[in-house]
Amino acid sequence: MIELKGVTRRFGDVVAVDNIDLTIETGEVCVLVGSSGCGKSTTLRMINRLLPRTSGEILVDGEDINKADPEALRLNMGYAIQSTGLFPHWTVARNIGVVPDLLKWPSRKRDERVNELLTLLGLDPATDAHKYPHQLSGGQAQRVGVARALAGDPNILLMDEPFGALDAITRENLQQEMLRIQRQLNKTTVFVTHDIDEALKLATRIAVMDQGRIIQHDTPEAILRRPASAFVENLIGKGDRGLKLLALRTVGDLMERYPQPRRPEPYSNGVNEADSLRVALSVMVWQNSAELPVFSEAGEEIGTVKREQLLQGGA
Ligand SMILES: Nc1ncnc2c1ncn2[C@@H]1O[C@H](COP(=O)(O)OP(=O)(O)OP(=O)(O)O)[C@@H](O)[C@H]1O
Repeated sequence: MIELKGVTRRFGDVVAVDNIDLTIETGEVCVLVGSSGCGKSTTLRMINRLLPRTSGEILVDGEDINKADPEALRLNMGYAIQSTGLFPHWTVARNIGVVPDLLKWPSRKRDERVNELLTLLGLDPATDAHKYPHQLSGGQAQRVGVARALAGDPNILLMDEPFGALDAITRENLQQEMLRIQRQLNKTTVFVTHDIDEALKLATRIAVMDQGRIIQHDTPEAILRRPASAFVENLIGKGDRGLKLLALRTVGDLMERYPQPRRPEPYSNGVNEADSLRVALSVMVWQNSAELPVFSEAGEEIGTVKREQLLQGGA
């Protein structure tokens, strides 16, 4: 658990972070969101002591971080940033292995870990491990940055716009991977973004910041349903609030299931159980259909989802 109590950070006359209180429970993904300059990165960098706070308290599992050895503290906190910060003259494997090396893991354990992470992040241990950063695409470099943050198996992940510089499709893929990794590894994560859709997708709870303050800290659903101020309402975009709510739920939540799975008709177009209700609505509009077959991950037809249900109960 991470607790910030009355934390302030000033740079000269600028109050970058203004007396914030924030509790992030173990295993939670807390996303800090807000416009440029509102204090998100400063907040994150105070948690791993890259920046000292001006006043207040930051506790990790009840211990004040100022009492911990800063190196030991950072080894337990994976840190991924937008520019990746990879060492240009080191191979991908060596870049990922940097924290295991600092932790003095035996080389075999380190190498196994590097291979495991490359696979987890959709990279190929056989071909990618020996490349240098300049031989990677932007998306691959970001993946390596995330792999490096995970390498020492830290309890805490701090991620500062780690997908910021990517095209929409790569970004979407990495978000999906992040959700999958989070389900598998259950790290306590603080994630910074200025993209509200990314925040809604990844967060268990979102902290909306404005001018150094936290103006709302709540679940994605509560932020959409009950924005605390006009600022939050603007941030979420009032007009497509309904679609954003649909994006939070899956087809599996609303579908009608058959008693037995069926073999799908050839060429039948439907949605997957894990797709969002927003995707289902989009497919219905596109195909002008009132009902869609739903498929399991294994490709069996397991039920249907109806437009009427979606309009009445989806959001
Ligand atoms: N090293 C510094 N020296 C002086 N002012 C700083 C420094 N770092 C940040 N600031 C100021 O503190 C405020 C908060 O900056 P911060 O980087 O935390 O914002 P942010 O929300 O992460 O913004 P962005 O999304 O643009 O990265 C800004 O006004 C910024 O100019």
